[in-house]
Amino acid sequence: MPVFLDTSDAGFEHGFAALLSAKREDSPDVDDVVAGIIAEVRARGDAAVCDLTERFDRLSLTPSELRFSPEEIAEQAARVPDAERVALEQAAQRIRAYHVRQMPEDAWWTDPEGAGLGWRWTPVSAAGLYVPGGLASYPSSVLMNAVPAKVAGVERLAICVPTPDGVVNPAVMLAAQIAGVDEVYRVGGAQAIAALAYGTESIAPVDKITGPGNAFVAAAKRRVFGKVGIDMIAGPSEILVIADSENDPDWLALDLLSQAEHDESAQSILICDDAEFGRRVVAAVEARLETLERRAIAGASWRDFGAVIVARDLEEAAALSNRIAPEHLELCVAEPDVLAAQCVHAGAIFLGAWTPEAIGDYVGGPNHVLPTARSARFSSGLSVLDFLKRTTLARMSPEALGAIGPAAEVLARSESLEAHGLSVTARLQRLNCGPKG
Ligand SMILES: NC(=O)c1ccc[n+]([C@@H]2O[C@H](COP(=O)([O-])OP(=O)(O)OC[C@H]3O[C@@H](n4cnc5c(N)ncnc54)[C@H](O)[C@@H]3O)[C@@H](O)[C@H]2O)c1
Ligand SMILES: N[C@H](CO)Cc1c[nH]c[nH+]1
Ligand SMILES: [Zn+2]
Repeated sequence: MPVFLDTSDAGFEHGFAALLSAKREDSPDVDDVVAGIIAEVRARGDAAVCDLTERFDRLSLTPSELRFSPEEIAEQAARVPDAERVALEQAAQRIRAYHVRQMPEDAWWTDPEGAGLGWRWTPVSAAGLYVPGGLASYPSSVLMNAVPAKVAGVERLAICVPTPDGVVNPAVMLAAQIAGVDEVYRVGGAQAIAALAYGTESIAPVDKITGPGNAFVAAAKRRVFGKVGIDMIAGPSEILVIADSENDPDWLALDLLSQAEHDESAQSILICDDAEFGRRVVAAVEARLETLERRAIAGASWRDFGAVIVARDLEEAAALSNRIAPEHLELCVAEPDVLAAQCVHAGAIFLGAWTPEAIGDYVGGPNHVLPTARSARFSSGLSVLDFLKRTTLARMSPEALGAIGPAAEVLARSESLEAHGLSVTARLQRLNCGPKG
């Protein structure tokens, strides 16, 4: 049974604090294992990647087999049934149309002192895109990673995707083809992240690693940050549904289970304003769990991390949601826009009972790679910006240097950085002595 909390109970704060601090990932055990894996890959390159793939994915490979050949990709992609191909193309088109709008503008202006100032956006040269493949397979995550990278103009896109027991999902290959990915490696987990960050004999290093994954992938991304850029921590999935009692409990049960079925470490929470309605949703979840194909995973997630919270009203529900900072927030209420304005810490918001979160996972347009484990307090879902860097630009005319240089000289002196000041002084002296250089 999930925890059932009521904000009017005396022990509520205690129970809510326990819910917020429940350890779903990031355990010292996982981090120790990941540190060892990264060290092995750094020391032994391809040989370590092959050994680890055999150990964790039960797949024996030689270094030359790590990368899918173009022929294998084409052969796999050709197996995808038409309906799936059409759906993937529609998804890609909608994701592209959404992300094109995120492309930021360069800027350039001349200020009153005559200084030319601005900035320019340029893409990273190579991106490593992690596509999970342990408990489920994610063609949709290929599109969510690769389409924004392409829109940003990244030159080289390399995917790492585990293929446990050597089983390949043809739709993953088709999605890679549709998105224009350059390289696909059958490597997963922390070893994939280490290979992308540090490089091996067969996997060239990248500049930025993006994409979701389980606790091992998330821990590895944390550890390689600095050597490469990362997007965020996108770990086990989460959903928070705020619902009034006008909803169909079965719809909400399915929405909660849609994220619980990703992983035993996933988390699904309902906040409602009526205890009796909350109990009806719990009953609906139990009924659906009996027939769901992935009931073992979804049931464990619901039992260990699921929660129902009864709030006094929707305003209180929004305040609790802000403290949770969920990856996905569904607002199944009469006026979702009004409530959304109060919900300021969430990766993605789904407005109204007709917007199941699953639409966002596949075809809505916004990205489904989103911050988890309360990191929506300070980070955002994957976007075109994750694949871009901003370089600032400045150009002084002699007049502009004359106007602002003296202040730089003063500040350099106050920091005792003599050469800094002299680099300005030398130019100002030339300026004061006649012909400009
Ligand atoms: N937040 C998001 O945006 C988002 C999007 C999609 C999926 N997800 C989440 O991504 C996760 C995908 O997880 P998954 O397991 O299906 O695939 P995965 O590819 O992330 O993990 C599989 C890999 O984990 C490694 N691994 C497994 N057990 C290990 C162990 N004991 N020691 C060392 N390494 C081990 C293996 O190398 C394996 O290849 C789920 O939690 C899902 O909820 C999140
Ligand atoms: N809900 C996941 C993000 O947490 C994304 C996904 C892909 N496929 C299905 N769901
Ligand atoms: Zn999902």
